[in-house]
Amino acid sequence: MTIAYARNLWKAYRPGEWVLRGVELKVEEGELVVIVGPNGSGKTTLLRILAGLLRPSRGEVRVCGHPPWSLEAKRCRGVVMHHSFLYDELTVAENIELYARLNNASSYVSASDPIVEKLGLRARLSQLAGWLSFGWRRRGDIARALAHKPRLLLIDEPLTGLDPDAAKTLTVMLRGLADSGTAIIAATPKGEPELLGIADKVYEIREGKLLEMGKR
Ligand SMILES: Nc1ncnc2c1ncn2[C@@H]1O[C@H](COP(=O)(O)OP(=O)(O)OP(=O)(O)O)[C@@H](O)[C@H]1O
Repeated sequence: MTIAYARNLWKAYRPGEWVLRGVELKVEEGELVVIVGPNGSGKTTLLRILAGLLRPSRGEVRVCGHPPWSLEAKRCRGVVMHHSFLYDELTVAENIELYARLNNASSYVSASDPIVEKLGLRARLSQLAGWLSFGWRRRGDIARALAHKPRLLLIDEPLTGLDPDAAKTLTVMLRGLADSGTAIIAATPKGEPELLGIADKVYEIREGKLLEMGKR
């Protein structure tokens, strides 16, 4: 089943200055897609459109069959961007629960959930988010994005700021999530081999278009 698609998607922030020029993308359930491109190539712009944070200039885009800015799409997707969405004054566990409730999830990621275990977060659940180091905050953000068990995870630069062990743990976890049915779109400027190694499909973003580089 198709979880996310974009058809002939165009985006300019200023008239005539096109960042995306006819992007075509289709992501199926359980598919892990990595988008590689240099700084400023439009990766975050594309993720922000799929995340419902930005409207496209032209073209068609759907998340779980709905426009990305709709409530249905919001509940269907988890988002991890450059900046953290955690509330500093809440603990990691409270942040997770809050986001799950905001998304009206009937069940959410609890302390005993394998996701918490896999992210190594169990010992940090009662810590205030504002006290976390960058790498731990990043893991907290990932747990928060997965709190309502979304069908689509959008993640910008997943490995940035993580130490090698945490990067390895995260790639294994992302592959496991995809294998259990979650569609994942990850963007990276670096094309880290460990991330490319777990991808079902790799795209390069070049001159505002997605070019398929390889399939598993
Ligand atoms: N809010 C904005 N207003 C105007 N221009 C913007 C805005 N956001 C991004 N841009 C421009 O759009 C282009 C693509 O930016 P984007 O952040 O999508 O690239 P990126 O591939 O994610 O880069 P990075 O790897 O540095 O995060 C850049 O030229 C950038 O300057």
